[in-house]
Amino acid sequence: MHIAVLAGDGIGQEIMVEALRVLDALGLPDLRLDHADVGGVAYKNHGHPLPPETLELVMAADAVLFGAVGDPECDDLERHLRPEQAVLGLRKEMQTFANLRPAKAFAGLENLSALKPDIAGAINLLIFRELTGDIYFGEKGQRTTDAGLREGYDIMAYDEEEISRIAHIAFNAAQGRRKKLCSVDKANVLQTSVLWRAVVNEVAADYPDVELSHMYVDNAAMQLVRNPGQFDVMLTGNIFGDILSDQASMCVGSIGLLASASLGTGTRGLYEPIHGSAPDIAGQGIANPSAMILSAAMMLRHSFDMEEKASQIERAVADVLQQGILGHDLGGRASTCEIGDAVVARLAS
Ligand SMILES: NC(=O)C1=CN([C@@H]2O[C@H](COP(=O)(O)OP(=O)(O)OC[C@H]3O[C@@H](n4cnc5c(N)ncnc54)[C@H](O)[C@@H]3O)[C@@H](O)[C@H]2O)C=CC1
Ligand SMILES: CC(C)CC(=O)C(=O)O
Ligand SMILES: [Mg+2]
Repeated sequence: MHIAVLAGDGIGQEIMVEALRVLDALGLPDLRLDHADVGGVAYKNHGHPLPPETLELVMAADAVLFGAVGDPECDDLERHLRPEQAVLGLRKEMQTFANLRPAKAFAGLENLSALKPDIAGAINLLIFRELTGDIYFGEKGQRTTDAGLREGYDIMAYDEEEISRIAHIAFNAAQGRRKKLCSVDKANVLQTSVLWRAVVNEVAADYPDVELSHMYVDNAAMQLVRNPGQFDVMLTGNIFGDILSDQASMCVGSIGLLASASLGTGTRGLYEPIHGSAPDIAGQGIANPSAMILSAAMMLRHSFDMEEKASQIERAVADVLQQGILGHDLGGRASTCEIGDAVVARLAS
């Protein structure tokens, strides 16, 4: 098991320590961890947010554990040198076009949600976010209009292959769940979405047992708060999935709880929490490491076929929450390290 460990910036460093302690506690055989710089720290040490040596390590590894990138000190750099370009570059280089972001209520902890407990308790959804296309990767820039005004532009585009390959993966997943798939778009306004909807309908023909619905993204944002229990699999593009998954995290309880797996065609994957580097709390030892720890669990499941070990970690995290060991994001006082300690202790018991 060769894992590239890219902790990155801000709380990425702090939460990665805890995820690695959890992996260590499992006593995995043949575990090889190789660390490398990424993001702002890589820019400062090597002059680039995704240095060639980091990329080389990633491409040689079986899986990548990724913390977060983003550093306010780098916000004014040219776009290609910004820390965020590292995670976009990694996703593109690894061709991890399918980003799985599960959001599930923790039993007995419905009161942690920003929603009313009975609404929050029904959450059990899986967002499939397309990850290597859309407006994040289209042509972009700034120019001057004929009227002499500064203008920024970002092209949103999807081709049919990009849509169908993630749709197949999402329909497949729906077959193993409650057999409901809601595709989220903005087909009342965007041509990209008109094609998205048409291709999803075509792919649906191969999965007659899955109930397909379509929803505009603005309605989906509202429905996630009104009645998140209606969703099983949500399939959407890069920018909509980015936004809706942050929202889903607060429906569960905190952005510090939601993990993700980014997959391509093989078993190699990129595993990261859905949140960023949280510069507002970095260095204070109060970040919730659960999302990072749960991302490591997703890595064991998807890249190494270790379902039992993955479930063990997930149960340990749920138990620790149920014990009332809560981080500051959930109104508690447990530090990053104390949460890691508790998960490790739970695994040992
Ligand atoms: N995949 C990545 O590496 C991502 C990077 N970013 C970058 O991260 C930086 C900060 O971005 P923001 O918009 O502030 O988003 P963010 O997700 O880093 O933080 C948003 C809010 O949630 C809190 N938060 C996030 N994770 C937490 C955790 N584990 N425990 C407790 N509280 C947590 C933060 O303290 C902050 O108040 C920016 O540079 C941004 O570009 C943002 C999202 C994803
Ligand atoms: C750099 C951003 C696109 C990362 C992000 O917000 C995400 O993947 O959730
Ligand atoms: Mg995001």
